[in-house]
Amino acid sequence: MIDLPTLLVALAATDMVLGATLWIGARRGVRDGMAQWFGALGVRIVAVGLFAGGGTDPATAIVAVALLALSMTLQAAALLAFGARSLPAWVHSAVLAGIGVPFALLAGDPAARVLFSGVVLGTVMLVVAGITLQLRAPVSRPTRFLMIGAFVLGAAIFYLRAVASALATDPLKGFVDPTAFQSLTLMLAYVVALATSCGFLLMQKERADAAAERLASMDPLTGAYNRRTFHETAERTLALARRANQPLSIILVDIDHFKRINERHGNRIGDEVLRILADVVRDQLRQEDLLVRFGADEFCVMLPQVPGPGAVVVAGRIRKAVCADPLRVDGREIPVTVSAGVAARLDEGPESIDGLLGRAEQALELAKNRGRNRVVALSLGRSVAA
Ligand SMILES: Nc1nc2c(ncn2[C@@H]2O[C@H](COP(=O)(O)OP(=O)(O)OP(=O)(O)O)[C@@H](O)[C@H]2O)c(=O)[nH]1
Repeated sequence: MIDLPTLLVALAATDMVLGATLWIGARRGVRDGMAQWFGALGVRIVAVGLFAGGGTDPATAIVAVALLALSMTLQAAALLAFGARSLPAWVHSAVLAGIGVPFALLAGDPAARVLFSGVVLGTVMLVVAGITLQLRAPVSRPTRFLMIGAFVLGAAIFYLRAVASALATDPLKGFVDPTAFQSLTLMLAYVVALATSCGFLLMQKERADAAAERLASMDPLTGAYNRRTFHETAERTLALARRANQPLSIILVDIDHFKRINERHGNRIGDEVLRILADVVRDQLRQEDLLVRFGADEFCVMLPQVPGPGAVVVAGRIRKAVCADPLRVDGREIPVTVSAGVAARLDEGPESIDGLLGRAEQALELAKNRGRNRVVALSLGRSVAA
């Protein structure tokens, strides 16, 4: 049989390892609830140490149970912080007082004490499970289920142990001389502690992976997708359009005389012009359209299910939105115009994305040669909806 003190020591050691892992993993800064989870592990190590060292002494047990409750509210705060929300500080004090005071009043009645603390700690765990369920943050389903499952199991263990201890003739005997049931629930409690912390680490890893993926697929200056992402998705989108006999268009948008803007105002202002321009273009697009920074001052817009004439209308809207007012950067007014080249998928024969792009580039070149600040469309083909 595994006795409580042995398991508590193992739990404290595991929490220390998990805390160290979290600390090492947070090299780029303690954020997204890491500090609160770290605090929860620290508080639980103290609580567990008190339980293991203090045995069944009521005064030690009061402090240990209160700290255990605090570690759970800190876990709740960590999960909320991960979802960019916060737990009011008074909740920690309220839970501490709500468990500590009645527990002290029941000091002389071990059975009532064990029953009370088990029910309260189990309920706090259920609330933490509810918070995990409601978490408004991108967490994969397996990770979310791992966390919720672990918290619910933890709550069930507290309830079961509370009832079993209350029904036992000597509720504190299990501390040193556990039955098979008690050993099993203790082992499961250990698994719960491990699973919740591993789940939290997984949540952090998933968020870091998503950020890395975003960085690899986007242009950091404008937030538009980069060329790599375009090539990854464009062939697939074109193939889908071909198979479904759907239109697909491309617009290349290039700032006119951007070099002069850089020369006159400096590269920092030039960067800001690029950033604002990307926003102006984005405002003219639908959710399903893809905005890509193609080169220095060149953007590519891919419009699925939009025929050539529709793309010409969108390009015209972009051109007018850009030149409608000068861009305001650092108190300066910078007049900006763009030229655009439009090409649409041809209905007849297979065409690669490079072919489509080539025609958009020719159209853009024509727009530049004809005096800039204009839209040119080349061989829009027999578009389905045109
Ligand atoms: N500020 C800034 N400038 C950049 C960046 N990348 C490239 N450039 C500059 O952007 C300018 C692009 O100019 P060009 O492509 O030669 O053409 P243009 O001056 O816009 O002239 P037209 O396209 O013919 O109207 C070059 O001077 C590049 O050095 C960037 O990230 N930020």
